[in-house]
Amino acid sequence: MPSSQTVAARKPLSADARRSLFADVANTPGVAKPDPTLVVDGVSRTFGGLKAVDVAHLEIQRGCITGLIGPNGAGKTTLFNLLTGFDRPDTGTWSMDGKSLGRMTPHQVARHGVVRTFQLTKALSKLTVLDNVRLGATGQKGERILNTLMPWSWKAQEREVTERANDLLARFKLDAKRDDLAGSLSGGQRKLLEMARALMTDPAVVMLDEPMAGVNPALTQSLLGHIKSLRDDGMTVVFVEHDMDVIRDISDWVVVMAQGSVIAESAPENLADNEAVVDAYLGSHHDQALEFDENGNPVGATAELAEALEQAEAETLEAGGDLSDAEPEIDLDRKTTS
Ligand SMILES: Nc1ncnc2c1ncn2[C@@H]1O[C@H](COP(=O)(O)OP(=O)(O)OP(=O)(O)O)[C@@H](O)[C@H]1O
Repeated sequence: MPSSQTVAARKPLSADARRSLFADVANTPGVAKPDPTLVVDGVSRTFGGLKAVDVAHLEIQRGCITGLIGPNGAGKTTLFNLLTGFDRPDTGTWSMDGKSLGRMTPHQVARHGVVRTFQLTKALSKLTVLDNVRLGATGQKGERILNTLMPWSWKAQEREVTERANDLLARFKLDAKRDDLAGSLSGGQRKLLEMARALMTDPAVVMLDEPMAGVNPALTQSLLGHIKSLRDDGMTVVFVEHDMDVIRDISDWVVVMAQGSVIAESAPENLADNEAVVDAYLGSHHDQALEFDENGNPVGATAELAEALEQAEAETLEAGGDLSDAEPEIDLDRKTTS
């Protein structure tokens, strides 16, 4: 069940310790970290003619929250799929604490301590909430033929799995719903359910793909608290998120992807100063200096540009278009597509 990395073996880092870890890390794509747990080298994945992922080198710092951002189609989900065994790369290697994870199934990757959640939650709606969480346990003895000959061992394992699932449901405040069908949960509760299921293997690294998407604002703060609590337990968290306020609130370090590659890395408070990041988000639609306030939010003409881009993208999507095709045409005066 639990991976080889147990909770006891993990050492939570204080906010000061995390800050000082990154104090001397340069804002360079692929930069080395003081104590990396995941290390990615030369990982690429092509769909047809499109290079969805092309990551030369990436290190993820242990015990910290790394935010992974980038425009739609940047390759974030594909990278998650590759690193967790849900997809196979064309090239590349990656490892956790020196142990190669390439060519492993998702189940094997989870046993080595790396789990992920999905952008669209994968709850099985016709199973109870408790059973959905129980399904997160890997390598149950009951799965093995030999153990059908030793039902006592299997039953003890069953009890252990149920106990852990109940503990996790309590942690995520879903215990009152344990016997309800997962299909009856709200979007936000399903996200919590997925996190609970992912934690069944007691992972060292948790990769969350847009954990806030589709979550109502009332649950957002509690979800953020839960993600921070993973770090407080000494886990390493990598999460994809589009909301910059969320990124700034909880990330210790931010990795920016565009067109499959890592184009920038930085502490969250320095993101707005990074030209590569601004370019990736606003494309070539700026012929004036971009302006941001002290919190990194766009102001004045820059805010209008960002709003116009968002609107143009929404219209492209509404019309059935693909945002990876081309940059939308923006008429800044009308703030709409032309
Ligand atoms: N199975 C697939 N077949 C073909 N193309 C794919 C497939 N999966 C992803 N792609 C393409 O690869 C590129 C990267 O997609 P990916 O979903 O990884 O981006 P993303 O950064 O996660 O985007 P988003 O923020 O919109 O979720 C996109 O152009 C996408 O259309």
